[in-house]
Amino acid sequence: MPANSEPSAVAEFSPRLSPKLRALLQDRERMLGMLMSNLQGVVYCCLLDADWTMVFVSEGCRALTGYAPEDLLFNKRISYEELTLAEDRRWVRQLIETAAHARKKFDLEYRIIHADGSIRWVQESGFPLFNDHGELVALEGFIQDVTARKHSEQAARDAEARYRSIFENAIEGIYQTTPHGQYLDFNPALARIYGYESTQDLRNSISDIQRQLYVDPEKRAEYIDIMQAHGEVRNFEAQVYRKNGDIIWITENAREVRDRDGRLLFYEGTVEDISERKYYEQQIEYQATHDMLTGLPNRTVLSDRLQQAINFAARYGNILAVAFVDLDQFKFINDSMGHHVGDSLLVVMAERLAQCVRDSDTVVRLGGDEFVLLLCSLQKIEDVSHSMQRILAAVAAPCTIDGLEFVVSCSIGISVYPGDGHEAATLLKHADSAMYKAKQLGRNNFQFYTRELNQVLTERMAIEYRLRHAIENEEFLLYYQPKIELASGRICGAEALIRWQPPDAPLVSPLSFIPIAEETGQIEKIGRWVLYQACLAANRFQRILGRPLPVAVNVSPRQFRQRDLIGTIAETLAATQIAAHTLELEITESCLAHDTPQFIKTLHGLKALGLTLAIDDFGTGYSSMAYLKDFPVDRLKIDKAFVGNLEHESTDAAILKAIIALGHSLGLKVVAEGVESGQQSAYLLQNGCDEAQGYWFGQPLPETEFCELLARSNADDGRRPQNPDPYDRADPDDAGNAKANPTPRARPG
Ligand SMILES: Nc1nc2c(ncn2[C@@H]2O[C@H](COP(=O)(O)O[C@H]3[C@@H](O)[C@H](n4cnc5c(=O)[nH]c(N)nc54)O[C@@H]3COP(=O)(O)O)[C@@H](O)[C@H]2O)c(=O)[nH]1
Repeated sequence: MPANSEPSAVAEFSPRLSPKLRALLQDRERMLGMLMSNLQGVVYCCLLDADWTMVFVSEGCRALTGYAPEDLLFNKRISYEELTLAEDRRWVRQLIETAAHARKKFDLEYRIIHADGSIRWVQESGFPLFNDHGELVALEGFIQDVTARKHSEQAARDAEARYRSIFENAIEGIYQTTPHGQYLDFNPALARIYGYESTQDLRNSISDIQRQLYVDPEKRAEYIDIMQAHGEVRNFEAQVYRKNGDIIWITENAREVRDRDGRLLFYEGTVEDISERKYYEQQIEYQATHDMLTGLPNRTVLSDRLQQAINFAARYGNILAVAFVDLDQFKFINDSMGHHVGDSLLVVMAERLAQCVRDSDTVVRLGGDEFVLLLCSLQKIEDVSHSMQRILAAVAAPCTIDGLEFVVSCSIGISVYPGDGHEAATLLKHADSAMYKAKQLGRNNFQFYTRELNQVLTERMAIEYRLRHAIENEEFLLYYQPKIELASGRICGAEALIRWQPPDAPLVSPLSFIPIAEETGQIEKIGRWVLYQACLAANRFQRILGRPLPVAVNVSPRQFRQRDLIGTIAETLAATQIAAHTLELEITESCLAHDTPQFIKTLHGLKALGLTLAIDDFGTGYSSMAYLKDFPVDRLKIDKAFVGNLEHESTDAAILKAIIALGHSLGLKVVAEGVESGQQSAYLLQNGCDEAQGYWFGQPLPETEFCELLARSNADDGRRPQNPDPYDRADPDDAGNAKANPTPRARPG
């Protein structure tokens, strides 16, 4: 029963009621009282006065306010006005009174102060009560505690505010779209990423993401496919247009959002601008796949591109040409003019090569002065030749660097798919072989790969491999060929000539391995060995003859460029204890043509040591007369090509005469090489040639045999033993002269 229960109406009117009805009503009254006292809230009746004076309060008051119903009845302990939170009182009153006077129900939520001091949210619904005269007399209603609901609502609002703040202030773009590509919602960051002034600007501008946003509209279809398959997209990278038309890279992470029944509502996701990362990735990728100097694709991409080209040619039945291009004499320019000139030259050549081919072709810089061209979609082999002629001409056109004009040529080797191979590595190897042949054939030309060439190169590679251990295995020998003083017929020197005796194989001529040793750099080691052995031999020759016998050693161009050449020679002379003038160095004309400051310095350094310097093979090289004047050389060795044809070619005879005269006029001794007949010998003697060398006087011999020759000649007063003359014919240059005496008896030296 309510604590404020008054005498019940049933009791009041019971005398007038039948006992049955009275009992029924009393039962109802009891039930109502029990219901009210168990209600989660307060049923009340109050006056419309300043205190909201309660005239009836149900038992629920205790739980709601912490006060007993009788505490509130007639404001005995506290009024309801006082219970109401001060901040809410005014508007609560205003709202209730307005409703009451308007004879309307009211429904409102506000706060009260619980007896324990805590603030509780209540919800009150009520209506006004009027007397028989229609005068407003009281209010009746129900008040319940909604604090928990209010708190969860507040929590939800707080959470919403927090999420909204994150949404609004996120750096990443956040969006919701329909599956058909319309925006439902998005944050300011998204507008910012896409370059719009505001979210409204973006909303007004983009109505179809697929068409207006993605650079490649297929990307949206791809996005939808992934979404449909997995319910989400992860790290989806695409290029999109910004408002101003710029293209940026974005990455998206998104998912489907469905309702409880599984119906798709929208997609929601995030967008990040990854343009900067992409830029750096592209930079790294570019650097890994391109040559930084020329901007051409580099070796890393070659095999991929070549494989693609092979696949393409195979599918369409085309010809594919792989061209290996190597600039001629680049190293010389690079070394002599400096690397900046070399670099500029490479850039120019790279541009020229790229201009000579079609867009579908590829030009790769392998490194150094080597390039590879992949010429695709060719119909016939003549097309390759035409392209190569174009390239030769383009490369050979003069180019100006730092105000200096350079003309370089190139050597090109070509292999063709499918004839020369089906695999990338084979085609490259064969093109490289062909390029090597082009170099050997005098540069500035192109050569197609052939099977025979392959054979030659296989042998070359075998030599190269075996050469590496030839010194350690003591497989080299030195032969010595006598030099004769023509006037006296005496042996006046020897030329040391290397031979290679591999185990279980015939003797190998230096012509077969010296060029390889030169190219691979092994010549430096071999050259040191020759020098040392020749000096040791010179020592032995001196002991046999009782006087020094000059020994000539060939120095190849690469050896000559060795930085420590002078030091090596000085050490060798000291170690073998021979006088410097006993050693003669034979330098080829082509070597002299490299008249760099370093080269001239080396020549003077060698001369300062006291060595004799000879120009070998004179007449076959660049034949610049300038170096004869300026370089500190002592001898000219006329190439055997001029001597061998003496009897048949009157021009050769004339050239011989001229060279002898030229050498003498410059104060040089003149030596003729390759003298094979008495006639030649006689002609040379008649024309004042100082010395001669050749089979007529003696073949190159192993050291022991040469020592025997020396011993015999010593016994024979210094003259070499006589040879029969198999070519004893008239001098072609001087028909009036009878047979020349091939071996004039000379006085001992
Ligand atoms: N860098 C080095 N080069 C060397 C060395 N040893 C030799 N060589 C060079 O190899 C080339 C071939 O030499 P080789 O087969 O020894 O031929 C020499 C003579 O045998 C040959 N010769 C001598 N007389 C005659 C002759 O009457 N007729 C004829 N047809 N050939 C003859 O000439 C070669 C000597 O030439 P050159 O050196 O120009 O005087 C050759 O280029 C050698 O230089 C080495 O140790 N290092």
